[in-house]
Amino acid sequence: MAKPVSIEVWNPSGKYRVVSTKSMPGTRWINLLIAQDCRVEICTEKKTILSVEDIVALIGDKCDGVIGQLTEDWGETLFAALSRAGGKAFSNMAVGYNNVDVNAANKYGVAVGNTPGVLTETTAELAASLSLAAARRIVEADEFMRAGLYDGWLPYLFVGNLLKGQTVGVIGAGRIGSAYARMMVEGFKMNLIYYDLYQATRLEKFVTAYGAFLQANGEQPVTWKRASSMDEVLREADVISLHPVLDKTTYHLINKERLSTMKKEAILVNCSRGPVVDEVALVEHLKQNPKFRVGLDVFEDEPYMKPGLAELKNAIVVPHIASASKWTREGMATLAALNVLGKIKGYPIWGNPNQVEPFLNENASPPAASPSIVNAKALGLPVSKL
Ligand SMILES: NC(=O)C1=CN([C@@H]2O[C@H](COP(=O)(O)OP(=O)(O)OC[C@H]3O[C@@H](n4cnc5c(N)ncnc54)[C@H](O)[C@@H]3O)[C@@H](O)[C@H]2O)C=CC1
Ligand SMILES: O=C(O)C(=O)CO
Repeated sequence: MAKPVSIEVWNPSGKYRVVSTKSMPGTRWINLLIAQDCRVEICTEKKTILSVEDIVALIGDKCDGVIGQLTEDWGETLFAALSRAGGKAFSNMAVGYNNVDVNAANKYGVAVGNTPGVLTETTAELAASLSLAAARRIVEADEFMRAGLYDGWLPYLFVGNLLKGQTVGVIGAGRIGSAYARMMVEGFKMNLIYYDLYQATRLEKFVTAYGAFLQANGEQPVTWKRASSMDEVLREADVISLHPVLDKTTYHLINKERLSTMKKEAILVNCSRGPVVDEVALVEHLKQNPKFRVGLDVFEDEPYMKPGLAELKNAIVVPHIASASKWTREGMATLAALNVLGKIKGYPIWGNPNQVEPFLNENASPPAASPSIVNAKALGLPVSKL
């Protein structure tokens, strides 16, 4: 028998029981659920990552839907427990759902939601911040200053890389990868090389138009290239940012061999998922190549770092905060709640998960739809015509 898990309850008399495994930013998501007759139970346990047993206890005997987190292991055990409790809806409060076994959800007929779009620019901004911080050695310089080591301007003090005119490489030019590419091209006049399974047509058009604008103003135009292999990006780019989904095709995409093909002074940024990079190989590469720099938001064994990484001056490490802006986190909570609510109410699925703005407008009721259900097709769920 699992020990009881502490909870906070909103609208105790609500007809539908919706559980959130964590407290989430904002109150709109709670109000939207209450307005549709939900009893909302929020787990208030102090520990950061809930175990499968904790979540089974939270689900209990009757549960209509759960909002969960990317740190949780949503597999056979949890979907079976949710199904036994009468639940048909789960949403990650995240766009990435590599922590969810979608086949297991399909087996139990549970809809799986995610939260695309609302974190695109926020995550791209953090990737751009890490790129700049690495290029200009901002963290090292900050530590130097605080240690009282600064005794006057010097020609060689913290010399880094100028981004203008260099090449930015993007691996995975989806929503976030494309937004990051635009920031680096437009903001710093970098040339673009990208690799994705699909052509990023809008991104290509943007860089072409911006290049023409620069040329018309007497400046060096920026250029773009769609690489035919990932290795081409690794060989040619000066700054490389990783933005693919994590699946078996992207696990350890960056390994010892590929690191060795990159420029000795390249910058590698990872705001996707930790296991996209072989972190042990990366630590070794950073040790051997002190001018190679990385900016990491995600780690292979979160919350841990591989031995040696924390001691390296050529690594900037932050704790998975790429989506951490207030607007984004409140939006993620809203989308996750509406995914669950939509399934409970029998609403159709929103037609375009890349355009979720109507769900985020605080001054209007959200559309009667689930914003993004990743297994809608597998479950044969109807799509909204709105
Ligand atoms: N660090 C953080 O806080 C955050 C991390 N993420 C991660 O970023 C990922 C991407 O998010 P979005 O851009 O919204 O998703 P998206 O689905 O729009 O983009 C992913 C892109 O990766 C490409 N891709 C898939 N397999 C590939 C492969 N083998 N090689 C090259 N490209 C491949 C896809 O074609 C797609 O264009 C999420 O799945 C999540 O894991 C997302 C938000 C915040
Ligand atoms: O949405 C995601 O995938 C995240 O990593 C949240 O930061």
